[in-house]
Amino acid sequence: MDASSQSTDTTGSFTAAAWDRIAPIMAEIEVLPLLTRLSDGTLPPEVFRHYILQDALYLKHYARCLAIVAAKAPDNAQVLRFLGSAQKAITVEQGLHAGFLTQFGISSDDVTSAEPSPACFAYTNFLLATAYHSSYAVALSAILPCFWIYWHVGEAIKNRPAIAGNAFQAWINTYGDPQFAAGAREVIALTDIAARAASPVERAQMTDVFVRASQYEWMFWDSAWRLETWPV
Ligand SMILES: Cc1ncc(C[n+]2csc(CCO)c2C)c(N)n1
Repeated sequence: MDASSQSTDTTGSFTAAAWDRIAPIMAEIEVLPLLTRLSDGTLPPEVFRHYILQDALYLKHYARCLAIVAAKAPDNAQVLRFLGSAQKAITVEQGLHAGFLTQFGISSDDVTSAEPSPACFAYTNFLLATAYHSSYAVALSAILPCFWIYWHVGEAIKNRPAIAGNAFQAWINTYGDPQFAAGAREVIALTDIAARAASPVERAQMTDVFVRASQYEWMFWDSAWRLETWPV
């Protein structure tokens, strides 16, 4: 995808530099077989089943990260913004999941009893630890790739010709939705505001956690493609 479909108003900003830093990771994400096969509707159902089940676990923790970020926010508007996101992570995203869980024969007991994969476990624990132990700015930077990368991927897939009867169309519609893009843009803008107030040391930490979270986004899809379980 070309740069013009990303937020074009961030030139010279913290987030523009951070996005540049993850260019090699984004290049790898764009060729992930899970995403190309989801896009053309040929993804094996057992792979999507693994992904969506792990994602249900991810969302449970991610919503809590958003609530922690909300608690650390510097003003009421931002507290409300992230509490709203936490609520959406539970209602909207889980609504999407509920449809898929039924479609792919996964019961709520399956979700309750599921063990997180190594990638899911590592990513959610990294996010929770960062949200709890870091400043607002650093915590915000860690949760940003979740929004931004899904926006980017949703946009890229949406721009390919739609495949009739694609079983994964609801996923594509969710992340290709202009409202989702607007939400992601807002978090990007808030991260830039936080970065301007941050010290150089804190800004370096912001970059580190942004890159780490982006690596985990790649690992999350890759691990689902490999139907990853614990090796021992
Ligand atoms: C591994 C993984 N990373 C990102 C998302 C996308 N996502 C999950 S919650 C949320 C914010 C509120 O909707 C967003 C953008 C996902 N589903 N799974």
